[in-house]
Order: sequence, then structure tokens, then C-alpha cells
Amino acid sequence: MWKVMRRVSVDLLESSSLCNKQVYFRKTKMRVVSVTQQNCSLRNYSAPPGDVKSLRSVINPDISRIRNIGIMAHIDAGKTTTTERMLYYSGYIRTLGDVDDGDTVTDFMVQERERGITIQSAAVTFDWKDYRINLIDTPGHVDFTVEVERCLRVLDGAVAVFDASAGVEAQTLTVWRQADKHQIPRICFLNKMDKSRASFTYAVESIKQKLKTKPLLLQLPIGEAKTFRGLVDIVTKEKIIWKPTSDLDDGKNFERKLLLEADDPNLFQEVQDARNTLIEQVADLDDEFAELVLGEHSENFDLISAEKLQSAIRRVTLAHKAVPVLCGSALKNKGVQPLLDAITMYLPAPNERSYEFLQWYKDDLCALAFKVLHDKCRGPLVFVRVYSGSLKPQSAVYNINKSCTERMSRLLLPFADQHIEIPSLMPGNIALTVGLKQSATGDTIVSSKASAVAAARRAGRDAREKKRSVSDVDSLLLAGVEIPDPVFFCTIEPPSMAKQQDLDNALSCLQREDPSLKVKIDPDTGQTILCGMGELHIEIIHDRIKREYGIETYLGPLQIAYRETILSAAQVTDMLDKTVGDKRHFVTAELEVRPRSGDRAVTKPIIDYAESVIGELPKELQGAIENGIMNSCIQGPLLGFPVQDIDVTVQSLTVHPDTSHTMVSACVSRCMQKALKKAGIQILEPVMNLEITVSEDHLSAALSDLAQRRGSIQEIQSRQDNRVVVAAVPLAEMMGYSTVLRSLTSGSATFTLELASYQALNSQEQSALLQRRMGLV
Ligand SMILES: Nc1nc2c(ncn2[C@@H]2O[C@H](COP(=O)(O)OP(=O)(O)OP(=O)(O)O)[C@@H](O)[C@H]2O)c(=O)[nH]1
Repeated sequence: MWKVMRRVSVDLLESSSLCNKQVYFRKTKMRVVSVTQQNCSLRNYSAPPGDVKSLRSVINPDISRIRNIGIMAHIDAGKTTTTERMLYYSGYIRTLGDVDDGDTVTDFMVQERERGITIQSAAVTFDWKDYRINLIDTPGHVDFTVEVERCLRVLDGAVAVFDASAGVEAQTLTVWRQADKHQIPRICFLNKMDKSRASFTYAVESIKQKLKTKPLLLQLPIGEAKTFRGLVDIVTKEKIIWKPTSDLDDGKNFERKLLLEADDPNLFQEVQDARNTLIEQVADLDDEFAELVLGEHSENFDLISAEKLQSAIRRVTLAHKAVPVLCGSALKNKGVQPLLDAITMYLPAPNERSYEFLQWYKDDLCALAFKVLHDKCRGPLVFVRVYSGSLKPQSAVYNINKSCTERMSRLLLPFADQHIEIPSLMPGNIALTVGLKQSATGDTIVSSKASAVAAARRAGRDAREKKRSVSDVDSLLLAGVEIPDPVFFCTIEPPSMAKQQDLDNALSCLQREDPSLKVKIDPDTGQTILCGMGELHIEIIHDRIKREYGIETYLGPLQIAYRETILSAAQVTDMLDKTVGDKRHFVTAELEVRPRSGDRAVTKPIIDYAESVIGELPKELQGAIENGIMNSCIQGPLLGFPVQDIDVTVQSLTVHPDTSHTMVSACVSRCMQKALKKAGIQILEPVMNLEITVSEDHLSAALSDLAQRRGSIQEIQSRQDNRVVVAAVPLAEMMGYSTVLRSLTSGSATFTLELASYQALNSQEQSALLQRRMGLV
């Protein structure tokens, strides 16, 4: 059945203009995979929790034994395959799933299984050698970066997976930066060591150069590419060789024994040198270890015990001074068990991370809602991480962001698409809650309003002592997720007017799950507009509406989300004089707008007031003025795109005492529109960073195509036998690029796109765009 479904989807995709290179790439592989009936019958996703081997997960473990870990990487590096092996070796699944067969545990959405890509992050809980691991498999595709970001916030550590034949790729850099932002200690796993161009040395070098970090080599591979068969653990000097049993090569059977000089003198010397280098590196970064090395063991590093070295590696990893590097091949079932050991050994427990806000809550509940799933039967399921106190089913909690009390009915432990009911959730742990109707991604949840007030008081006192100006509420909120603005939009129509309400409901559920999806109504046509992070993002939403909500919708052509800005300064006065009933509403406003320059785009107008105005301005009136200014910037005067990079000064304002705030907003808004028009509008277009990995044979074809797309090539790098072209290209020129690149390079090239900046169109391009939008060409 999978085979049939997949073939149908392949055909659909091939005829779709929204196709994405990566989708094609994986589809081609899907074709050659033979999906047997056996695969379908072996995995049963709708099975009751009996499929879950261990129920130890029901008990709350000691906090020092919890690891909240994310798996992150460039698309296709092997995150899902690695996660699947972890689940298998930990005993949570009895058969190995395969991304190419569409039957992995964490890629459980239909679209993920069909396409072989991760779309939603999946939280899985399992135990490994007395440690509880809450693991989140995150998407690698750039369209789902927000999904990665919101998960990173609740992680204590991460495994960065690399394709050992490619080293650091474009999206690796993005997720690495995200992890830096959240100060998450990491381990690197060089996967795909079995691939023909795999190179341990190359991959390590690229980590050093591109990620500007200090890799600590904890393993050396035995063999590379086809000959890859095991590892040497440099810390313990043990050789680990995987041995298939006669009927099964699932990687469970491996031998770990001390490497002796007699076994392999060359390898022995290599390991000896690598261990000495590791010891020197760690001693340079950790004073306690340096003392040990320089003192009693300075003559003979062999005497330094594995335990002492491991503790020191742990300290430098937690202090972000260096990153342990391991290697293996998830697909060939090698290297994953030592990776699991390294996760428990080198990544932090929740209580080893420092969070300033915890002191304000004392032992009271403080939790963060970090992801919402919409379950048709149970309603919204909210993933939460508890930082302090505990959560219990059938209890009321207070949402600080929404200022409301909500009742939680049940607590569930997530096991991909299966859930196990639990009686409580303790600090450091992650679970799903049922019953929270208001809470959304990024909300802070505490036990009661009184507890929030008490914590705010403590936070305020602390801020005063440290002479910081933080508002009480802001300091209590755990940082929100930054959602970048969408770059694509299109209209979406239900099959009939009768289905409009169903479509609205479906979209509001999907929006709660996915904050990067924006939905708005076109003020002129009344049509519903979908705004997304990329072609694939919109395609997936369209598909989900059909499959999960049973609504066959029609998408309009995909359009680019441009921006508008002003060319010069302008000053305008406007007046509103209206009598409604027996009240006269009278306002005069004078506004000045100026273009703002700077490296970073500022999407909201920066507002200030002339001294004569600000002196006696009540707070509510100020709110009404700013509302009016903001509203007119949401839809610019030329094409209705948001206006960015402007400064606004309210030069003067007269308001009759009876005037309502709505009338003030209306007058200011109209005045603002006039000012923007007078200042002259410039359209800005999204320009993307494009990275194409292409073989030497197809390089010139790819380059000449780029030249026709207004692309500017910034760099051409070598990556093993391939070339990597780094370029900046306007998004408008990239429609259907996957299809073109595929035919130019016989399907051998891959590419990634990421928003870089918004740049001004020249006057010719701008007038051509205006004509197109007005339907004149
Ligand atoms: N040769 C080889 N292929 C691998 C290995 N691990 C994964 N793959 C293959 O690489 C492709 C991508 O694997 P995934 O596990 O889906 O990668 P991912 O990083 O989860 O992908 P996204 O979630 O879509 O970003 C699949 O075809 C896997 O079979 C490996 O160790 N060796």
C-alpha cells in the first residue's frame, strides 16, 4: 500500500509547479526502493502502548538522569535515520524503520513518510542505560526553521548530525547559529561514514573552519567509505567493531575491546597520538584537568584515567569551550550506541543549565509551552517543559502571556504518534498536556496568578538591586520565538462558499500549530490569503487541509511578498471633523516621515513625538496614535505590502475633548497614508542566499542559468569532488528552479535557499511589477 501511495504522490508532485529540489531528489530514491508488504505489516503505528517495550517511562526519573536533546542538521544528513536507530537500540521499537521506506517512528505525518523528509519536529521519550532521553528530531529544510527554533529553546543539549562526505552545509550553519543563540552544548556526529566520498578528516576540518569551534576528536574511524567497519574510542583506547550475526545486520552485535599494539601497530600509534592531542587540547581549556596533567601525570599521559578525561571533556563541553566529535553510519547501523553513551556522558542534565528566572519562582511551577498539535479527538495538545515545581493532571494553571487561568485534564508522555498517560511531570521533563485551550507556542505557564505576582515581585526586587530596567512581566516570560516574515503568499479558495467556515476552522487550527503560517483576508477582494516560509511550506499546508480536514481547496498562483519603503522625507497635516449623534469628533494631526538607513531591516515604524506633543499626552491617546500609524504601515500605499525602515515624528496634534480614540486613529492613519505617498514609494524584493552543490561537469550550465536569473555569484568552493556555488538571487527569479536545475544537471545537483535581505527594485523592474499587478501585462 505504501508503494501505491508513494507512486501516486510522486506523479502528483511531478506535475506540480511547487516542487522542491529536495522533494524530487528523495522521490527519485523512493522509486528504486522496493517496499515490501513485509515492511507494512512489521510496523504498526496505531498500536496501543503495548508496542512500547518499557513502561519505566511512566515514572519521573531523577533530574540528573534526564537529557533533553535535539537532533539538528542540514536536510538529509540523517537525523531521522539516527533517531530511528536510537529508538531501536534503546528497545522502544522492535524493528528498524527506514526513511526511504516511509516507516520511521518520528516522521509520522503522511507527508513526511511519503516524501522522506521531516516537517514537524517529533518528541520521543526513551531510556538508555538508566538515563531518560527526551529527544526531538527537527526538520532540516529551511522552510521549517521556525519549527527548529521553538524546539531549541527547551533543549539542554543537541547532537549536530553531518554528512561526512559533505561536512558543514548551508543549513548546518543556520541551526548552529540558532544553538549558539540559545547557548546549547553540542556533540557532532559525522554520519554516512559508509558513503563513497566520506572523509573524517575533511568533515572535521570543515567544522573547524566554518563553525569556528574547537572539535575534540573522541573517536577514529576504522576504514572509510566501503571499508568502514568500526571505531576506536580514543578516550578508552577501545576498538569497537560491529559484527553481523548470521541472519541479521541490525548493529546490535558489536565487540568492544582494548586495542593492543600487536593487533595493529599503525592504528595503535595513531590512537596514541590522537589521545595525547586530545589530552593537551582539553588541558588547555580546563584548569582542573591541566593541573592533573601537569602534575602527577606529566611524564606519562597513559596514566590519565578514562574517567578523569571524560569528566574534563564534559566540563569543557558544558562551558561551550569545545565540541566532542564522534562518527558512524546510522544507515549501516554503526556508531549509534557510542553516540547514545556520549549524550548521557557529555551533554547536560536540566539542573546543570542555569536559568536566571528560576530563583524568582522558588519551587513553584514554571513551565514553557513550546509546541501545539491539534488532535481532532482531544483538541489542542500542548507540549510543555517544566523548569521548576510540578504539573499534575486535573489542575488549574495560569498562563502569564494570556493572563488567564486554564484547566489541564491529562498529562501524556509523547512517543511519536502514541501517548502514554502519566500522573505528574517533574522539573526538567517534557510532556504533552490535554485541555489547555488558550495556550500557544511560547507561553509561560505557572501555578496561579498569585504565584506569578509573587515571582514578579521577586524579579522586580532583583532588577532594582542589579540596577536593571526590566518590566516585571517581561522578566517572567520565557523568551518568545522570533517568527520571520513570510516570503510567499497565495490565495486559497474552498470548493464552495458553504465550505468557507470549515476552511477558516482548519486554518486557525493549523496556525496554532505552526506560528510561521500567516492567514489574512485581502481587503479588496475578501479572499483568504495564505502566507508561508517557502514553496514547500505552502504545498504541505495545502496537502494537510485536504487530508486532515477533508477540504479540497484551490490555491492561486504563488506570489512574492514584497515590501515597501519611502524614498525621501515628507511632512503632512490632516484634519478630521465629524459629528456623530450629539458628539463632535475633531482631530488635526501633523506627521513627518523619514527613510531610516541601517544594516538591519526595521519592520515596524520607529515613532517619536515633538516635545510640545509628548508633554501632555495621556497613555490611551498615545496608543490610539500609534495604532493609526502602525495600521497604515501594514499595507503600503503602492501595492499593499508592509512598509519598513521608516521613522515617524508626530509634530503636532489637536484633539477636541469629545473625540473618541477610534477617530484619532482614523485621522492619524489617513494622515500617515498621505505622508507615505508624498514621500515616494520604493518596492523592495526578497533576495535569497542560494547554495548549489553541483558536480564539475554541470557547473557551467548551472552558472549560466544563474546569470539569467539576476543572480550574483559570491563564491565557488570545492567540496570533495563537487563544487559549491554561493550566490544571491532575487526570490522572484527562483520559481520552479528545482525543475530547471534538475534537468540542467541530470538530477545530480542539490540546492538550498534562505532569505538574506530585501533590496530595492530598479525603476524599470518596479514599473514592470506594477503593470503585472494591475493586470496590464
Ligand atoms: N549512505 C548512508 N545514507 C544514509 C545514512 N543515514 C541516512 N542516510 C540516507 O540519507 C537520506 C536522508 O536521511 P534522513 O534520516 O531522512 O535525513 P534527515 O536529516 O532526517 O532529513 P530531513 O529530516 O528531511 O532533513 C535517506 O535516504 C537515508 O537513507 C548513512 O549513514 N549512510
